[in-house]
Amino acid sequence: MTKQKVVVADVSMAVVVPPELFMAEAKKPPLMPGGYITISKNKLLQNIEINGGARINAWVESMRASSPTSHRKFIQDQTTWMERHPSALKVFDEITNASKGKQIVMFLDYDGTLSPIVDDPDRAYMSDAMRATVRSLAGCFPTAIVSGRCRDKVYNFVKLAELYYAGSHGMDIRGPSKGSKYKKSPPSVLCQPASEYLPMIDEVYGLLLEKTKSTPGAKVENNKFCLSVHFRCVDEKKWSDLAAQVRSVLKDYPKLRLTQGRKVLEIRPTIKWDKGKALEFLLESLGYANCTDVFPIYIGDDRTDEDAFKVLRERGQGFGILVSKIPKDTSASYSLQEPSEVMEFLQRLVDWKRGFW
Ligand SMILES: O=P(O)(O)OC[C@H]1O[C@H](O[C@H]2O[C@H](CO)[C@@H](O)[C@H](O)[C@H]2O)[C@H](O)[C@@H](O)[C@@H]1O
Repeated sequence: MTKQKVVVADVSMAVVVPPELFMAEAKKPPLMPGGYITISKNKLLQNIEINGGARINAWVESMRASSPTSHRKFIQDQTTWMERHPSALKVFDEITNASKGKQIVMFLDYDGTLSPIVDDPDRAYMSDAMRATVRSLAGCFPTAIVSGRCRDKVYNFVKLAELYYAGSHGMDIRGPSKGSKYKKSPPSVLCQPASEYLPMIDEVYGLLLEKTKSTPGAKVENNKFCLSVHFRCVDEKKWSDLAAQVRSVLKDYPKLRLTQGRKVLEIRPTIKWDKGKALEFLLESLGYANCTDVFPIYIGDDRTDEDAFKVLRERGQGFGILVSKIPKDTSASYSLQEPSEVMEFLQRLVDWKRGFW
């Protein structure tokens, strides 16, 4: 069988992928000199997601076939990418100038954005310094946390009552529980578009716990309206077993879909709701639905954040900032490398608003 060479642009790896993995793509990527296709890991994974039954095994196979790409090629990719997605710290004045006369509204992802990625999802703490910065930020601008985690869990990490929280990838939204300048009324659940799925999610959670217990390191997390199956601590040789276990459960639940985040398989309702819809809902709740003088800023590190970046591009309002050290396919305009840079950026916004910058 003919194999095509594919450079996975965001993980500094070259992988040989069976051409059938790309069958679902309307437009195949152009062939580069040397017979390579440069494709981002995101696109590769999206494609695998779209393709039929063997998709997860195919993905595992493609990862196994990986080998390091040249350092020089990686540096070139990195430089080009940084030109297209400059550091939000370097273009800070440009950003604040664009927001003049408009109401900034802040949207922050949690894992990988406010807290560093760690092996144990239950120990993904944010630092006290980050918490203090987010608290100051919320004193300056309406601020929301938008996370794949269940709302209660992310609240327990952030512990700031003056924020909006959108948990379960935006499927569970609640306003501030403490009077903020932007919301004085008592806390209320604003939106739970997937509530009818709760019994199904609980059922699948039980089945996944049972099915995956034979895979050492696998962890199933109940995020209320969605589920996460973590494979960060699973031996790579066992990834295909785990993928098969998850698929064997999901085949009986066509109303649930599978997506992928950072070393995590995410299971969620097929409803048309995502972090982008949550962003729009929150803007509406804050009274900015049809305003031209609003400037939303969304900061996130994961594929699910792309839905929100896209909404901002489509609205032509504000912008997205991707947190990443490596080039990725993204609709975000700017980049930051890691949570410590996110904190610096947020603190600068606070200082600017207070007139110190
Ligand atoms: O939308 P987010 O707030 O970014 O949530 C996405 C997932 O984040 C968590 O998993 C990720 O972070 C863990 C802790 O650093 C890490 O161990 C894991 O590998 C990452 O995928 C969370 O545990 C998941 O439930 C969320 O779906």
